[in-house]
Amino acid sequence: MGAKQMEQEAPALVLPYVEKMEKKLSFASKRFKKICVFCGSSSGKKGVFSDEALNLGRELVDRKIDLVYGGGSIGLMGQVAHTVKSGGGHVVGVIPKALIGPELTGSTVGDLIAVSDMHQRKAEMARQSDAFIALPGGYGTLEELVEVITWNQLGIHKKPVGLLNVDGFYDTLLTFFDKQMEEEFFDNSARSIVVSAPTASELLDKLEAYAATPAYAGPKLCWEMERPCAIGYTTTPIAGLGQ
Ligand SMILES: C/C(=C\CNc1ncnc2c1ncn2[C@@H]1O[C@H](COP(=O)(O)O)[C@@H](O)[C@H]1O)CO
Repeated sequence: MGAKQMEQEAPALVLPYVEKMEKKLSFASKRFKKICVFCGSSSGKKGVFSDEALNLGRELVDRKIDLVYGGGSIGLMGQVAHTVKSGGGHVVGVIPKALIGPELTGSTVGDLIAVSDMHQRKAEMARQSDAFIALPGGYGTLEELVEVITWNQLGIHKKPVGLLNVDGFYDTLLTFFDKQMEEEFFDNSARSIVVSAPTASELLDKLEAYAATPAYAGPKLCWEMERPCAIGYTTTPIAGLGQ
């Protein structure tokens, strides 16, 4: 290519790259500073689960959203956390002291908060976050997911809950939620606490656009997540465990 031709064609070559960079730069979330991600301590059978865990990590970094998670280094948990950390994002892990051995092999990922039990873990993760996302996982993931949905239903928080429905993993659960509503165990406003999408990018867009459910009219409930770390929490990094 001659100098003259290069001069004419270079803008056309560079423009798509510049547009892509501008899109990324303008991505920073206006709504969320920190999102809590629940996910498996295993990676699951299909590679797509890991692929989407990595995509979620990258999306969080692009949108400048910090990750709050269960503090482990194994399974999808570890994959999301490592992706955010290596992409330059901020990671906060919340782990019961008893699980440091089983769920945290090797060095910690980001800041680590050690708590006494599972309940404190969930309360602290919820208190620290502006929204929740569940990736595929096992019983632990399901338990954490349903707990934050019920906390929203009870008016303990007003933070949206997103299901990352990778490869239809959560189809049956979503159908079950619809069945519960059809059978009038809860109404449409309770059903709409949960949003879902097949990819991290679509899910984050939906969460950004989420309109809060109508104000909860029941008794005012209080939970540990509403207070700064209560007595019994260790909020400092654990001695002997580096970043
Ligand atoms: C004991 C209490 C609640 C019951 N169980 C759990 N609550 C919260 N988190 C849990 C529970 N059981 C396991 N976990 C954690 O979920 C993560 C993912 O687990 P999965 O089974 O691989 O999906 C993992 O970090 C588990 O430690 C008191 O409220």
